[in-house]
Amino acid sequence: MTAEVYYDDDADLSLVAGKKVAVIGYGSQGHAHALSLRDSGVEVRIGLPEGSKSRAKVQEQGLEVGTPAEVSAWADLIMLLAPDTAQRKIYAEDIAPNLAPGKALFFGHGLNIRYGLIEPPADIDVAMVAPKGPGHLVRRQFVDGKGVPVLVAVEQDATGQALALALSYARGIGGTRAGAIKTTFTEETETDLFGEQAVLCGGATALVQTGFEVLTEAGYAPEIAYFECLHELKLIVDLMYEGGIARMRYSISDTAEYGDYSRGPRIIDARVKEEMRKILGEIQSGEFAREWIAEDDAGRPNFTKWREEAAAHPIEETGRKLRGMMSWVDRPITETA
Ligand SMILES: NC(=O)C1=CN([C@@H]2O[C@H](COP(=O)(O)OP(=O)(O)OC[C@H]3O[C@@H](n4cnc5c(N)ncnc54)[C@H](OP(=O)(O)O)[C@@H]3O)[C@@H](O)[C@H]2O)C=CC1
Ligand SMILES: CC[C@](O)(C(C)=O)C(=O)O
Ligand SMILES: [Mg+2]
Ligand SMILES: [Mg+2]
Repeated sequence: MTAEVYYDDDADLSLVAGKKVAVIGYGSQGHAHALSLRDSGVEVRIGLPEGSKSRAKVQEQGLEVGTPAEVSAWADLIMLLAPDTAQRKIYAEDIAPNLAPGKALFFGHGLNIRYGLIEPPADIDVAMVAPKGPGHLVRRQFVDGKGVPVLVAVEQDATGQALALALSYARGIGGTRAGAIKTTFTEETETDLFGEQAVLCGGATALVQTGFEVLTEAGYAPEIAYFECLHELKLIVDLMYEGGIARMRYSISDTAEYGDYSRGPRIIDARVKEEMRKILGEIQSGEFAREWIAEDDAGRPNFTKWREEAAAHPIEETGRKLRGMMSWVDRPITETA
């Protein structure tokens, strides 16, 4: 089924411009939403704990900051852009006591609503505006007069205006310039988790590291293995990004294309597909969310161990050395905030 897509002409900016908007969090997404909404004529305040390292930046950029509870009490629309694992506590302690009928609670990702970690009262609007790109790109595109596509979803429509308000907010951050795709909290959450686990983050890093290990364990130089298994991945993904898999295959040699067709399916085979289905099942049943929340509640022992182990993988040391030879590669993340 094709999704409904909305553009600037479908979105009335005056709806969000008529609201007081609190953005909780000033990280990747928070800074982009807040600055672009302000530039679109919306009254915005940022919610951050007293000790937050981002408070000074917010003030430098001319925005008002308060505690999450203070700005939630002030606002008509609260956009929760703190880390997903922190949202339950912020909601319970700072937002819930400051809700009133007709207010709106917005999210940039559906995890806490999809898995019932946050259960808002029925008399408020609950919606999502989730850019399909990192916050720094969202802001840069807005400043350039363009936009990053967004997903919009409505979980509760207490006022009858929830979708119109979500589209208005999406317009305020440039999303409807590119297109706002209508979805549900369930579809966004489940596909986002599946994509990052099976393909984009989990799948891709395991593929890269395993390829590097096979080559180096067979005696090939780590520098050569790094180029073949990690560095050149960007060239291939850029081609797919620009013109799909067919464009990538058009640009590579026939030798590579033949190896792609004849060997690729031996790597990503029926067993891998079955495992992907299992991973999707764990997401759909809530098993993954329960596991992740329990891990976070326990102080993240596995997460910390895996992060340390991954940082010590030989591919990282090889990469540091090689990126030092390529001045254009090791750039800091573009700061637009
Ligand atoms: N990153 C991305 O590209 C995307 C993210 N999203 C979603 O957007 C949301 C925000 O993610 P992201 O922008 O990556 O988050 P970041 O980790 O970049 O930023 C989180 C912000 O929240 C602040 N924060 C931490 N704890 C609290 C608290 N208790 N109360 C208030 N603020 C707090 C942090 O403060 P401090 O500055 O002091 O650290 C920081 O400013 C998530 O729901 C995520 O899933 C959706 C699409 C893409
Ligand atoms: C791919 C990772 C992501 O889902 C994203 C940037 O969209 C995330 O949660 O960070
Ligand atoms: Mg994502
Ligand atoms: Mg995600």
